[in-house]
Amino acid sequence: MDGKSNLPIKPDPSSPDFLRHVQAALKRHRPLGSTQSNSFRPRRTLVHQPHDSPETSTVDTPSQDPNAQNKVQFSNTVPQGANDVKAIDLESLSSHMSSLGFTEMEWVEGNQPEALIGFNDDSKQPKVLQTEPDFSLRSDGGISCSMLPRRNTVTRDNLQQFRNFLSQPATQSSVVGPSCATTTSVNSTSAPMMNSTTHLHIESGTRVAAGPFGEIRVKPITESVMESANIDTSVKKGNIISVDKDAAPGQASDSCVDAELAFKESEQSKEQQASMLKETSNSKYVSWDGDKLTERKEVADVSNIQPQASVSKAPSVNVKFESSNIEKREKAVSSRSSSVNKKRSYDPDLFFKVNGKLYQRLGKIGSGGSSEVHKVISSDCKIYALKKIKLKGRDYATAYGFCQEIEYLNRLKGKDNIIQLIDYEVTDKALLEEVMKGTLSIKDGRVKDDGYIFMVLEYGEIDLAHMLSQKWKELDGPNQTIDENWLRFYWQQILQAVNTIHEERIVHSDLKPANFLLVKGSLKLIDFGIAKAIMSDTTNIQRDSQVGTLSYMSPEAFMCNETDANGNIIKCGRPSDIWSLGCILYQMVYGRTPFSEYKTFWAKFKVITDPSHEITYEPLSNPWLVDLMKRCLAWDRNQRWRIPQLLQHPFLAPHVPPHPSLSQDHSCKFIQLIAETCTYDSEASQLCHQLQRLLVDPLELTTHSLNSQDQQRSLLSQMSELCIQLRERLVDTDIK
Ligand SMILES: Nc1ncnc2c1ncn2[C@@H]1O[C@H](COP(=O)(O)OP(=O)(O)OP(=O)(O)O)[C@@H](O)[C@H]1O
Repeated sequence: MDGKSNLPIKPDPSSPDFLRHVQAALKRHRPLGSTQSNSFRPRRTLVHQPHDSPETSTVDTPSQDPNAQNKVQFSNTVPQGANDVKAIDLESLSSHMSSLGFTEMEWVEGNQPEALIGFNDDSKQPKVLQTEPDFSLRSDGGISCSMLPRRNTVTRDNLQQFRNFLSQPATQSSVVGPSCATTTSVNSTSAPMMNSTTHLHIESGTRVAAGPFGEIRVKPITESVMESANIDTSVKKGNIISVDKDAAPGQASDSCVDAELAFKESEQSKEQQASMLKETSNSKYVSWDGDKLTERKEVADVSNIQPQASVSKAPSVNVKFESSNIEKREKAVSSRSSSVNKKRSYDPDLFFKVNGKLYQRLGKIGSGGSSEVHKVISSDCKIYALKKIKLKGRDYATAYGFCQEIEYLNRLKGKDNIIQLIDYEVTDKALLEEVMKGTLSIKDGRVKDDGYIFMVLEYGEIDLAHMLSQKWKELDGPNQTIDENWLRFYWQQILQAVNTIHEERIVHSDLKPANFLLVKGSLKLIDFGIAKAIMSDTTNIQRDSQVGTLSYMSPEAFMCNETDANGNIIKCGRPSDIWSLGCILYQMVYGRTPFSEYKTFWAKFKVITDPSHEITYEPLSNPWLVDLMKRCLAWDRNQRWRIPQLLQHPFLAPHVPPHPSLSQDHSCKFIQLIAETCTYDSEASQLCHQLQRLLVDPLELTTHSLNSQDQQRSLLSQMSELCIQLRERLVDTDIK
């Protein structure tokens, strides 16, 4: 079958290069191995199910994956011809995507944000961070949106939303306006026997992608083109869409998992857990979700406690569902969606609204302990990450803490190595006001209303944790280590990012590889959710609550606010971040964190807080690397190096020996000693250097002899001036 004939309506017939662009784009974006096949293999293994759950989601499609039972899969069997259609997609799309910020790194999303299976750094236990299928931005095919005007069952509301969103008039060939890749979540309820005249029901939950040329593509229901295809895309109870396998030859069949619904269901179950926890936990408690330690005074942070719930609660799916269930589901979905739409001018399942601006959802990137993060596109076709933090039910102190992230990100605006905050909205205005004023008067009670924080952030392509695991996968043997230049390059960027916040007197407190994101080739720091500002009268901070990620937590972070042997309160300041950096470097070098062999919370706690415990460092070809790790991982926080020192460490900055004529002179030994201890401080080094020169060869600096007392006095005062400056400089750097 001629693939071109499968095209329903060419989105832009006026473009002569259109098909060529499309084909080239698909070649580029097509997954390896699928190029020669008419059968789309399962491209994405979404969710690892650690144990058989009655609610495991599977799609009963002709999968060729032997592990099919365990995974949510997208298997698209496309009959002959559909592959040709697949080749329709757009090269312009590719270049257009680049202009939207989609780079080759987008492919990484297959393992990262879209179906993010995180691994605890130590245990390598799969930790599913999110389950929402998405990212139609990979152009494997799609439905031309030009079909939409003819599909009179597309709801007017949705079309209107697209129009409003993109502020473009809809035309026969382009109902969504300008050429920008967008994806919309909608529920395809029943679209039996889809063909070129098929009516496509679009409601909340299904994905429709408005492609670069104005066409709408349904994703991931149809990763192949559904033109001329009979496809039974029915939403099943428990989030599945079935495939009409009986489709006539030459008709494409397809499948979809609506994991978003699964997520919502699991969210409900999380909320149930939360209410149970609220009843039982009115006092301070510590929770640990494998690697994340959270201490909260009052309300349990449910998402920290059961971060994997969303997956294990995903309902089991049998593709052959009873039609009554389907109908019930459809009714429920459509009535909910229409009632929501009545209240708002936009569908909250499809869009986020932040300060009056709509952002269309492209899919969930991940969820952290306290938030969920979505990939979104703005009406001017820019891609962002949108972080949504639910405040409802939290105590005010916790909500205040979350809100502070905005304050820090505002302070860090314009700093290259910090993720940039584009816009934000806190629905609880009183809370935001408190944060901005730096007061916390609403101390009691919990945030009652539907309180949310929305943050629109610069979008990061991949985090360091995933970069590292990829890097380790690339290595051949077990004894290989990551290339030193790679280490140097990223270690320096990590240091510079943390230096930026330390200079702003902010302690991050949750430094870990997952909190460094790669944006256009540079690492940027994210997640200031638990960061704390250092008060002006102290170099350290006291915490109301300890939160951190166990494998990277410093000894003092475990004991924050406790008193030490001398009765002093233990505080967490910048050295605590340095410890975390040491753990990150250790992981970059050895592929595991320093305490990875201690599996349980208590074993880790015991060993990290034990001052006599010695961390093991396997010998390395570059001994400076071991030295560097030791400088960060000194148990005594006062012994740990600060970032300016670390930036000058010989691993990054090879040592330049002092001038021989200076170092050999014994009269300079004292100054030499000082100089050696402050190589990190260029100003102090400069002063030492001048003093040494004066001592070694005073005449070098004067054209006169030193016979007159005046000249001697002048030289002495020059020396004492330098000594005073050096002394002050050393006091300053000591305070920092
Ligand atoms: N700007 C961004 N661009 C791309 N992905 C992001 C961005 N911000 C966050 N993410 C992704 O979302 C995940 C959760 O975000 P974040 O760490 O900010 O939330 P959190 O609730 O504070 O999580 P945690 O406390 O568990 O680290 C991150 O691990 C990251 O993968």
